Parts: sequence; structure tokens; C-alpha cells
Amino acid sequence: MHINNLTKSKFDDPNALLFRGVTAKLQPADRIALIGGSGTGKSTLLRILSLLESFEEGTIALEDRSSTEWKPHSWRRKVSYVAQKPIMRSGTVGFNLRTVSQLHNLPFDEELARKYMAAVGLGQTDWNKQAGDLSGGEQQRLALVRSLLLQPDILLLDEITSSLDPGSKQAVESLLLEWVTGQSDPSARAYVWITHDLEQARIISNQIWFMADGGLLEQAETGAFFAKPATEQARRFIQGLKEGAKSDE
Ligand SMILES: Nc1ncnc2c1ncn2[C@@H]1O[C@H](COP(=O)(O)OP(=O)(O)OP(=O)(O)O)[C@@H](O)[C@H]1O
Repeated sequence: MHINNLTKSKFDDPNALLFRGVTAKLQPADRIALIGGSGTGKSTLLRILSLLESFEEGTIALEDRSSTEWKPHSWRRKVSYVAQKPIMRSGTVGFNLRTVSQLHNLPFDEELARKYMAAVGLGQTDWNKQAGDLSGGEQQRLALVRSLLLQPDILLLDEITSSLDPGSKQAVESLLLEWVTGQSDPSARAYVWITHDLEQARIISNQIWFMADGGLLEQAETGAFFAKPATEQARRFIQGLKEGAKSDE
């Protein structure tokens, strides 16, 4: 995916910009952690990249075709956004699992669904249970499995482990690392993952995109970013999160 010079206005003030000049490339096998302060526009950027949100200027292209040439439905079959607050369709767990294949006219792969459910710790969940009765953390994992069943090329993950206990969080991290790197054709998939957890960012990414000051201020290899961020803003951001983590202990 090629992101070129994206500009987005603030929702409450069309004359002010949320971010501008966002330019980046997402290549097969990329594992990006998207980090930055609250309200810098990380979720909005991911929603734009899945064509769920409009933007003022710039272009996004997938497979060398501009987003304007794609039907949003076809684009979202390849680029799947997993929201922080999962939206369950009213009905059972099984209905929610089958729903994406129905929407996209794909055969439902029950074996794969069971494999993913087990991998995220939902192997014992009753498929006849109402999805709305699952806990927040269970819904978050069910929403992820639903997206994985689409077999997209790109996953856009919005703080998807925020309601999870440490064990479930680790299970999700392992599954997604395996998803992106462990397949027979390792060149096809990539993800961008928003997280406020620096330890998680180190584990799940090979590159960092850092949003601050109304744009994508840094794009760097993960190790290099944490060892020596290029900007004072990133240095302060990392320091702030570390201090926050310490005071939580
Ligand atoms: N649909 C919307 N309507 C109105 N304001 C919105 C909408 N979506 C986002 N905003 C505002 O736009 C700004 C950017 O929001 P966004 O959720 O993209 O930030 P973020 O970097 O993901 O923040 P966080 O880390 O807190 O999740 C915020 O001020 C937010 O309140």
C-alpha cells in the first residue's frame, strides 16, 4: 500500500488539520507499530486506510491502483480494520464468525475458524451463545478472528489487546506474528498495529510509525527507534510512557 501526502481536517474544526503530509509505504511482511500521543489521529489514519473515513488531500493506492478506483467492499476484503471497541452483529458467536464470509461471498472455513478461536483462547466458547453476552475481551478476540477469516493481505489493528488479560494478550500477539511471518508465502501479509504499550510494540513490530505534531514524525526500524529516536518528541514520548508504566507498578 502506498500512502501519499494524506491530509485530514479536525472533526470539530474543518479549518484546522488533524494531520498533514502523511506519506508511507506498507510492504509485504511489514509489522508496523503505530504509536503516538492520545488524539494525534492514529485511529483516524487506520480508518482512512480501510476507507471507513474520508480525507481532504493525498492518495492511497493498493496494488498500484488508487483507492478511488476500488469498490470499498473489495478494498476491505484485502485491508481489514479491527476496531478497539468491537462491534458484534446481533446473533450468536457462530453467526458472527460466518458473517464475513457471507458478506464477501466466500466459503466459510469452519476448521480455520476453530483453529483461530483456539489460538486466541476461545476454543471452549459455545458458538450458540449470543455474541453480545461475551465479555469485552472475548468480543475483542472474536472480532479479530472474524477479520482473520477474511484472509486479508493487510490487517489494521486498533489497540486490539486493550481489554485482555496478560495470557490472552500474549496468545493474540503470537497468533498475529505467526499470521504475518509463518505462512508458506511469507511475502503476502502485513499489519499496522496501534499500541500504547511499548513492550508490546517491541515484540510485535519490526518498524515504528510515530505520530506527533500533526503528522507521521518518524518511521524507523524498531530497535533503532527505541535505542535512539531521531526526534526530541519521540524521546519525550518514550520517557513519558516508561514513567507511566513505573508508576502503575
Ligand atoms: N468520528 C469522530 N467525530 C468527532 N471527532 C472525532 C471522531 N473521530 C476522532 N475524533 C477526534 O479526532 C481526534 C483524533 O482521534 P483519533 O481517535 O484518531 O486519535 P488517536 O491518536 O487514535 O487517539 P487515542 O490514542 O486516544 O486512541 C481526537 O481529538 C478525537 O476526539
